[in-house]
Formats: sequence, structure tokens, C-alpha cells
Amino acid sequence: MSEPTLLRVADLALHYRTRRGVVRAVDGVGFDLRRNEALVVLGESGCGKSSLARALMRVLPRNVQHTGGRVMLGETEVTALPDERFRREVQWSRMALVMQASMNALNPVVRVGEQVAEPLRVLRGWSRRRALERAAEVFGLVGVSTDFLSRYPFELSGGMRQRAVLAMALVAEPELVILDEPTSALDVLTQAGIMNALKRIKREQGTSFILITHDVATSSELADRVALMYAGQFVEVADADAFFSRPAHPYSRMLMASVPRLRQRSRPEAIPGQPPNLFDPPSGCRFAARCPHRFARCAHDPEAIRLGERHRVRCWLHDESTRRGGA
Ligand SMILES: Nc1ncnc2c1ncn2[C@@H]1O[C@H](COP(=O)(O)OP(=O)(O)OP(=O)(O)O)[C@@H](O)[C@H]1O
Repeated sequence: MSEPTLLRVADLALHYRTRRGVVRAVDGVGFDLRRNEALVVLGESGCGKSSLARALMRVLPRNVQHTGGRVMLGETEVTALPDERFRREVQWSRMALVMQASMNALNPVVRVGEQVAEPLRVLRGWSRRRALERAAEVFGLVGVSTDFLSRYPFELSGGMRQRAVLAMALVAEPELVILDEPTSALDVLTQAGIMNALKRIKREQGTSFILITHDVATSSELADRVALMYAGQFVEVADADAFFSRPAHPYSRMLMASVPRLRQRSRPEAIPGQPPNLFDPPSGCRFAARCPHRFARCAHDPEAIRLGERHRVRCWLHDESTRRGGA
């Protein structure tokens, strides 16, 4: 039996105000996530992945011009909560974020265990001792010896610091953890160790994850679902098996062909051209300028077309009338 839905996101938007105009970094993103499910969000640099995480967690810079959409976490309409209630009832306790490069943001003069325990002291009012006991438990979960609880960040390797940051995100037992490029600054063995820890946590704790990355190979092991983001939008969302074996969007197919593989004789293919400018994205399909299959209909914004029960693709090629030859 499938798990119940944990997160429903509809029409999520985050636009920034800049001197050059408005940047539409997240522009109408929608998806569902079940409990105990991991969604990997893939996409080229600058397509809006970190902004998506910020919008979900309300970690917003000052120059926000517009936020929009609806986010439901279980039965809670998160987007309807005032900031203060969101911070008290959702941030860290139900939804936690490990931001890009956050392992470098640990406080250098506070022992690691104290930092990991802090959300429990602030959010739940736990005593120092009780919070440290829970921190020790979570250290075990993420594969860090409890000896490190009393160390300072500079005494830990990069991999250990990243695990400590992960422990901090997990300490209050959130239902959902969002990880933004959690392993990109680390060597491959350390990356693999952290991905294994995530898999174990998912299995043992039933946590849901949104893992943001541009690293297709590393992320594929954890993924139950995959979303491919392009120019502020999700162009395809599917079960991982379907995405990796039968990608439907031309951009997904080109992305998969660009991933280097062991034993592959031919060179991986680069995707020609550049993503569109997010100041003034084109009015039709945003990938059309780079797409070898573009046709007249691509001048209109494609809808999210349903290919299977949980497979959506934003491409006119998959529309019934195109397939019948009526485009
Ligand atoms: N505070 C901001 N003000 C203005 N523009 C911003 C701001 N933050 C991000 N952007 C722009 O929004 C777009 C999306 O950025 P974002 O960091 O979300 O992309 P990303 O896919 O996470 O990229 P990367 O993989 O390089 O981190 C980019 O064009 C970026 O320059």
C-alpha cells in the first residue's frame, strides 16, 4: 500500500527585485510528495533550485518582489500561517532545511553538540542535558561518533561537519528534510557515505526528503521521485525508475545523455545553447530555443501533461492531439 501524501505544492512562485528588473526564480512549481519518499530535484545551475528550497522554508532574502502559491504539509496549510507561527510550529520541527554550504556556517566558537541540540532547547524548551542526549542519539544516526559532541567545528573534517549539520536538521524529528547540494563540496567517498546515511535514515525513521542537486549519478540512489527543473519551472516529474529509464521531456533526455557513464565509448553529449534569462522568460515553452523537436505549438506555454498516474511532463510532444498528428 502506498504511503499517504505529506506535501502538496501548487503554483509556487518566488520572484526577486533587482536593479535590472524582476527575476522569476521559481515560477509556478507544483508537485506532491508522500511520506517516506525522496524527491530529487535536478537542474542546471541558476534554474531556481535553491530558490525553491527558500520558498518552501520561508528563508527569504530582503529583495523578494513576490511569493505565491499554496503549500500543504499534511493537513496544515503552511502558506496561510503567519511568519511567527510558521517559525514556531513548522520550521525545524516539521520541515528542516540543510542549506547549501551550511557546513561552513556552524558557529566556530560553540561546541558541535551544543549547536545540534539548540533547536530542541529553543523550540521545545528542553533542558541542556536532555537536548544533548537527543543530539548524541542523532549523531549515531548520521554516523558520527559521540566523542565529537564536545568538539569545535574546526576539529571536524568537511564530511563530519556536513553530518553534524544533517544531525541538526534531524534532531527535532521533522517529517520533511530539504537538502540543498548536501555533498557537492565533498570528495566522492565522503559523498557516498553521506548518501548511505540518508538512505538509512529514510528507512529507519520514515523521513521524507527533497534533495536538490545537479549531480544525477549520486542522487539516483536515494531517489524515489525525480523532478527536473528548467528556468524556474518543473518540466518533468516522475518516479525515479521511469525518469531514468524513459525520460519523456526532450530536456530530460538530453540531460540523461549528458551524464558520463563508465564503459561508455562515445563522449557524453553537451546540451547546446543557454537557459533563458529569468528576467524575461519566453512566453511559450522555455526550452524551445534549445529543443531539437520544437514545432509551432511550442510558442504556447505547455501544460503539465499526464503520462502515467504520477508522471507529468510539460511538453506539447506528449499532448494527445500532437500524437494524433493534429498539432
Ligand atoms: N537574492 C537574489 N536576488 C536576485 N536574484 C537572485 C537572488 N537569489 C538568486 N537569484 C537568481 O535567481 C536565479 C535562480 O537562482 P538559484 O540560486 O535559486 O538557482 P540554483 O538552481 O539553485 O543555482 P545553483 O545550482 O548555481 O545554486 C538565478 O538567476 C540567480 O541569479
